[in-house]
Amino acid sequence: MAAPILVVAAALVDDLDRPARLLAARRTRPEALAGRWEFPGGKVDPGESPPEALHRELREELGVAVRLGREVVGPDDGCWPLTDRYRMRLWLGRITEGRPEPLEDHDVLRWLTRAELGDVDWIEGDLPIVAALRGYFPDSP
Ligand SMILES: Nc1nc2c([nH]c(=O)n2[C@H]2C[C@H](O)[C@@H](COP(=O)(O)OP(=O)(O)OP(=O)(O)O)O2)c(=O)[nH]1
Repeated sequence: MAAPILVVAAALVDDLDRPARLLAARRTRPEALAGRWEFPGGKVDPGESPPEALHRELREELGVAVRLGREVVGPDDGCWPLTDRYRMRLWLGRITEGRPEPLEDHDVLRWLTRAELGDVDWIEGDLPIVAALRGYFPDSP
């Protein structure tokens, strides 16, 4: 089987140390994923480092510049398995320039509190990541 393709994404939060809100984005394509929610990001292009790819994707998709924080390390060599084809690395991030807009690939963005994390229909593979991120929100049940 071919090696899985690396996707990079950001858990954009309002505060890297004490997050109260996380940005979720609703996909418009492909049809199988349209309407499902995800972390903004995308595939790493040849010659790009994962953080370079992530900065590019966030600029293209949301029109923002970000400061990346710590990596949310997954169970599979640091990656989060998504499907047979894709695995993902994910970093916390805080917007430093711009106001996020659904410029491409998404039609709605939502800032979710910890209590609201389960209110959107996340892509299946993202559910373990969402569960892990709950632990990053301080002082909440
Ligand atoms: N960006 C992102 N992709 C995810 C997440 N969860 C998940 O299963 N995926 C899947 C959906 C896609 O099949 C794949 C990433 O592809 P993508 O469509 O975001 O990548 P891209 O922007 O480079 O796409 P393209 O230009 O090549 O069409 O990973 C997630 O949280 N964020």
